[in-house]
Amino acid sequence: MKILLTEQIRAADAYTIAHEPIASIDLMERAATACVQWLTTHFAANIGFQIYCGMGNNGGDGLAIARLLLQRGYRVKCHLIAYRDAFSPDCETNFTRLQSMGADVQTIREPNDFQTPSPDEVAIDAVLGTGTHRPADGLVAAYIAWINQLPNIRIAIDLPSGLPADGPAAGFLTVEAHITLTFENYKLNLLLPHTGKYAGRVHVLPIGLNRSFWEAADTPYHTIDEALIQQIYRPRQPFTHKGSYGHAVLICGSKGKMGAAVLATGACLRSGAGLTTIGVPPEGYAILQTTHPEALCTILDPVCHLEDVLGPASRYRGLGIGPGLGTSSLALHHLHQALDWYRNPMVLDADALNLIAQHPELLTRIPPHSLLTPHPKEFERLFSSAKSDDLERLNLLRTKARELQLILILKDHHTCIALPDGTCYFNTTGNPGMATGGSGDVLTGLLTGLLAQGYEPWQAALLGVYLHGLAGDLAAAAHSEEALLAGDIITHIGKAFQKIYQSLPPQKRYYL
Ligand SMILES: NC(=O)C1=CN([C@@H]2O[C@H](COP(=O)(O)OP(=O)(O)OC[C@H]3O[C@@H](n4cnc5c(N)ncnc54)[C@H](OP(=O)(O)O)[C@@H]3O)[C@@H](O)[C@H]2O)[C@H](O)CC1
Ligand SMILES: [K+]
Repeated sequence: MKILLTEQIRAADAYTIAHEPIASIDLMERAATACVQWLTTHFAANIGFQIYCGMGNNGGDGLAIARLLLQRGYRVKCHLIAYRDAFSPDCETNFTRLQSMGADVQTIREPNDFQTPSPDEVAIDAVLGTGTHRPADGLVAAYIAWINQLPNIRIAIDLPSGLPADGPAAGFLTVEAHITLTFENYKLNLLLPHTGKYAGRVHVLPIGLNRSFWEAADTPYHTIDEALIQQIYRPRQPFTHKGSYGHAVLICGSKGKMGAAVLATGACLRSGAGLTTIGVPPEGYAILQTTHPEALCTILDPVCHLEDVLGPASRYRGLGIGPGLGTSSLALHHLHQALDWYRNPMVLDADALNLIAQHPELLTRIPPHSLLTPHPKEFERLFSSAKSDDLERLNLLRTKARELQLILILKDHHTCIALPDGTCYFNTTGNPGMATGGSGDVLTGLLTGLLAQGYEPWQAALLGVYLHGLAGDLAAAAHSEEALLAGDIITHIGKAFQKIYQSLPPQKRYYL
């Protein structure tokens, strides 16, 4: 789904109001109803809410939420942060509606007016949303500093107040939310690490903005959602055999790092590849044969040529190189060989990327549309000009993907996939439990296995990253985020496939 930028969101809003048609106050009511639906599903009726509202439309949402919660019997106290004189029209309407119910709304005009709530109450932050375009100051800044030091759970409406939806945010004082309920789709700054961290766990609430406007909007940014995955994923067909699903080859592992090879192989096998061959150093042979009897195993010694030990490259439809490979001269030799021998899109990860960072001339030898999976540190090593500023890094990612005609997969909380055509896809599955050793090796195996099955490289990238996160989510549900191991992700790949399959429309569900 497209990620719209601030001006486009405003235009989508206006277009929906004009073409649905729906009055803007009713669109606000829809947004507030979606929030209240979520809140009442997650909080029992004995929970009290403290709702902090601004004077624009974000505040209007807050006032409408207060009214709807009161109607459902919740205890609600509403506060108006009077940071300016005038209400927006819809905010004013909701202010009047709330007052006409006899609700008590406290007007806060200065920092001394803040009243400390009981710690067990839920604080709702509806002061600023997508209208934010400058750093908070005065009363708004005082509110943000005050609410951030409360022990209460903080739930932001649309955006944590103070955070612009997109664009630079360095130095912007921002509410540190535990949960953000955002409308229609993620805003760009919710997906980037330095700004997204203020949002806590994000839940996207659809409010029915006009689809045709959304589809026509021009933006390079997208989220990977279920609908997109349903278009990419291909269920297996009858009368097929292992040859139909391709032969994957992995070049991974070194002494002391064979675990990475084991994990990549396990994920490749679970991806659905017809055959998986793993090339390992002599000391890894027994390990791989024991852990993965389903895989073929070949020893790569210092003098071997890949053509001699693995046969013609045309035998394989996907190659993955890097996990646990090390950065020795032997590893470099294997990387050189792989780049000479295999001329189709491949997956390069971990030590393969570190070797390329040390030998940048190799970058131009990577087959076009190959998948590179750096984490931020590896990305920085690869492109030394990489800055820690999120937007600069995102621009560099897109520029390099276009310039080198590669698929760059920047691994993070929301992994970002930059395609050679300049588009950019953020993943929405996955959880902090996956920030653990071996998780990246699993992704490499999955991506290689999907390439082997004939998915186009961009499809393998989107489906692989989404599946990886989904399997991680299922694993976290089974084991907790803390106890999640990379191996648990592999164990749950099957369930993740099933979940995608079950989400397909009935006419695409060929087997039961
Ligand atoms: N389509 C949707 O997604 C819908 C969104 N809704 C909600 O509406 C807000 C956006 O409302 P808007 O009125 O445009 O903006 P805000 O409420 O975020 O801000 C109001 C004004 O505050 C001023 N501003 C901006 N930055 C600051 C700041 N740092 N400190 C103080 N004040 C600030 C600015 O006014 P200026 O006069 O200064 O330009 C803002 O305009 C969206 O987030 C949703 O919550 C609707 O409910 C309908 C559907
Ligand atoms: K807010």
